[in-house]
Amino acid sequence: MTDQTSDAAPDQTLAAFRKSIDNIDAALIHMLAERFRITQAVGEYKARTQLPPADPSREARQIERLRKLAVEADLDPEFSEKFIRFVIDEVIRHHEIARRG
Ligand SMILES: C=C(O[C@@H]1C=C(C(=O)O)C=C[C@H]1O)C(=O)O
Repeated sequence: MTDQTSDAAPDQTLAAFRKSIDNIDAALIHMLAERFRITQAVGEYKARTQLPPADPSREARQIERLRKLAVEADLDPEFSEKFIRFVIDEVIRHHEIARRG
């Protein structure tokens, strides 16, 4: 059998890497929660003041800025753009719901 997950001795090196990955994943979740807390307030403000849910020019500036930061950080700028696009699209969906009341 080639099952390496059940009977094999615990791999301490892999476990240490994974502990760090788990900490990073937890930080990402906390940061995203904080971001969505703020964007919820933005959505309520926009609904109150009749501003549109999306602001494409702001989004374009954010994407450009994050692409540059990604290159500096050795992260794939395409990935960075896809990631922030995914997040922003979810925010806009929330803002549209807030507008409908
Ligand atoms: C949060 C805003 O609303 C939308 C969501 C954005 C975001 O998640 O960063 C950016 C622009 C808007 O399309 C905003 O206008 O600042």
